[in-house]
Amino acid sequence: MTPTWRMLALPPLDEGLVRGLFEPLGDELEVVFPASRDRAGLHAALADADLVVSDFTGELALDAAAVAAAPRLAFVQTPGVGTDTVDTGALAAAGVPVANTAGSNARAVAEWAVGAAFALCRHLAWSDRAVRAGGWPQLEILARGTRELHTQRVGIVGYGAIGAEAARLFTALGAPVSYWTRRPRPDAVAVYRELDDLLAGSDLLVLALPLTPETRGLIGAERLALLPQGALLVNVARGGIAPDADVLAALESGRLAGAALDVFESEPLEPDHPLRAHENVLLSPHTAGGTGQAQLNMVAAMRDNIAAVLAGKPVVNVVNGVNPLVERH
Ligand SMILES: NC(=O)C1=CN([C@@H]2O[C@H](COP(=O)(O)OP(=O)(O)OC[C@H]3O[C@@H](n4cnc5c(N)ncnc54)[C@H](OP(=O)(O)O)[C@@H]3O)[C@@H](O)[C@H]2O)C=CC1
Ligand SMILES: O=C(O)C(=O)CO
Repeated sequence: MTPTWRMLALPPLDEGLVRGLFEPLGDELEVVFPASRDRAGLHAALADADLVVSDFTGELALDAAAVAAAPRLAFVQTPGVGTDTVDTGALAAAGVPVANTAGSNARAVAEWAVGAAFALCRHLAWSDRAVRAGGWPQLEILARGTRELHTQRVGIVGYGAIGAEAARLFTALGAPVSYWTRRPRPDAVAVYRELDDLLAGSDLLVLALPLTPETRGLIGAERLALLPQGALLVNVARGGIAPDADVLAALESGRLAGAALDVFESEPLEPDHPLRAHENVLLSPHTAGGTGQAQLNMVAAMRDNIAAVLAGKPVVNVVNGVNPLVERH
């Protein structure tokens, strides 16, 4: 009899859709879902799961306790690039490879960053709100200071798939672009600078890093204070890298003239969160990577990896250093 791989799907998506994506991969794949979206439901579902597609929301995060509750777990596939809702270290210790969908949404996120930068330069979100409210603030917009994007010194923090794509787009628009990342790239289209130096010379700062213990709070109050007065911030990475309270304080002090935020320390953003009320902020609900094309790329990457498991072939894009040939536990 063909052995069955039980694949636990944790994203809060329509079950019919998820079955339709994965079940055609083979009769030996059984797609299952947690009975309830809480820790008890997660642990119960993990007891006999061989494969997991993790949750992008963090609601059913695979923390160390969840990993301990999963004795058969052999492979974790994330439905995106960030792996911050998965304890990759605990999974590595348990010999479980974790793969992401590297690069699947880089173009989508980079385009969002450029669009948000244009919007900040011209106060588009503020002006839309003002006109809808019955105003006609022609002169006020000019008084607030408008900018052409090519005049802005762009600094990109993190030069992976998103950072590199954003650098190419900003460069094509004529903006001078610099970047910082742990290992400078010989093929970069932008100029490498040390982090504090980059901040001091950036009119428009774009965050494109993963959230890890080292990057949590990396762009906090002290580093935001290095930016030129009236700088702009675009965060498409993760909220914890630039803590919400520090971003708010920098907006209040005028160090930041505006911020475009797709990600927050806690998601969904609380209904009464002060960021929602700040007039110089452009907000979106963690959808920078959410284009149809990016979703197609992501689904293809996930399906290819699950198909590889079924075929006894190595998976790709393993992020935690474990052997990519998935073995039954
Ligand atoms: N808002 C959204 O919808 C989306 C957000 N994201 C977020 O953006 C992040 C980046 O995505 P992507 O560019 O595709 O990822 P990549 O893995 O391609 O790039 C990550 C970059 O961050 C750098 N980096 C990694 N760890 C550290 C560290 N500890 N300190 C400094 N630099 C570090 C890497 O540099 P080096 O190689 O030098 O270490 C690399 O340049 C994701 O992890 C995710 O959190 C991603 C997709 C969609
Ligand atoms: O791919 C990611 O990490 C995302 O944040 C997309 O939701």
